[in-house]
Amino acid sequence: MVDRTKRPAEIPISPLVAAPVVSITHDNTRVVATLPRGDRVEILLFGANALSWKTGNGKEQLFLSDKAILDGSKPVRGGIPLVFPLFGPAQESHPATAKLPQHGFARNVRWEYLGKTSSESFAIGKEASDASVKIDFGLSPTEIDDKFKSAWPYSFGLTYSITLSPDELSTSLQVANTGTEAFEFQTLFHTYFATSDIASTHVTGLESNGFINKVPSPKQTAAANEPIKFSGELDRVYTGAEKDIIINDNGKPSITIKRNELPDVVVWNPWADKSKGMSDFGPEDGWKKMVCVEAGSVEKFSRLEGGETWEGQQIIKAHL
Ligand SMILES: O=P(O)(O)OC[C@H]1O[C@@H](O)[C@H](O)[C@@H](O)[C@@H]1O
Repeated sequence: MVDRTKRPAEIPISPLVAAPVVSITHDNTRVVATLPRGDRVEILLFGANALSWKTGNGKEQLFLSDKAILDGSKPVRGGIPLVFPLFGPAQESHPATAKLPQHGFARNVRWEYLGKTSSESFAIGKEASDASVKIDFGLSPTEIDDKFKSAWPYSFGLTYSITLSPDELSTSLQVANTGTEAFEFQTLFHTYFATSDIASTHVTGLESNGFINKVPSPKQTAAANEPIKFSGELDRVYTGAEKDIIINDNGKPSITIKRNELPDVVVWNPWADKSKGMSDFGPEDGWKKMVCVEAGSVEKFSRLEGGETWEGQQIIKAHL
């Protein structure tokens, strides 16, 4: 008799293992993407503000104030706020943006989640750990309040793409002038990086660049020819920066920032007194645990003719 309880030896039994996949969850307020190896990014629709980016080892790479307001009543203190179409306070010398709030309106409005446009690549021979995902958000005049519309009455379309890859996050903003009238804009990724101690943090890559030193009042300053170290409030706009920027934490590179079409870099730490004056900044000594290194195009206004598009991108690599 044939024993039907036994399988022929030549047919291997493969265990049923679910293939790891990229997971995307979203609700009315947030989108969360997770890679098979654990990298994770969480984005609030208000401001399309990334709140958290964890690398595969579980380490949080962004700083988010524990008093940040996340209900849409004010911009988020931390993560990656988006600055558009104005950097800093409005200036009478630039009438087209003179009625906008500090850093523009993009961080003050709810963006539309457009979905994931590319996903994990389980190509034959590729490990699941190579998977990456790109998620897109959109903003057009229909999404912004009347007060912003009348302050900046142009036809535009913004597409903000966040790509999460192993130990890497890319953010890219595409600005389209969908009308016929030209407009001018500034933009910046106002990234708050987590660092273990600001006193032993230094930033390299900007040594040979001149900068506008905003503290105590804006002053054009010559290149310092040395890495940036922190021993008090620091608020500088470096212009025409060509090299990659490296944040060093305790003497070791922790983050590298590469940029496309973003010639300026703002470096900011509010230190004790200024952060104490910010009602949404916490914990009280949180300024020791953060450094803002903000890739943007802010020294001048960029002009976009009707029908034209512009795109700027930063690629942030975490060193583990
Ligand atoms: O408090 P806000 O509007 O988010 O701005 C924070 C900081 O943003 C930085 O980019 C500016 O250089 C600083 O001057 C400013 O204080």
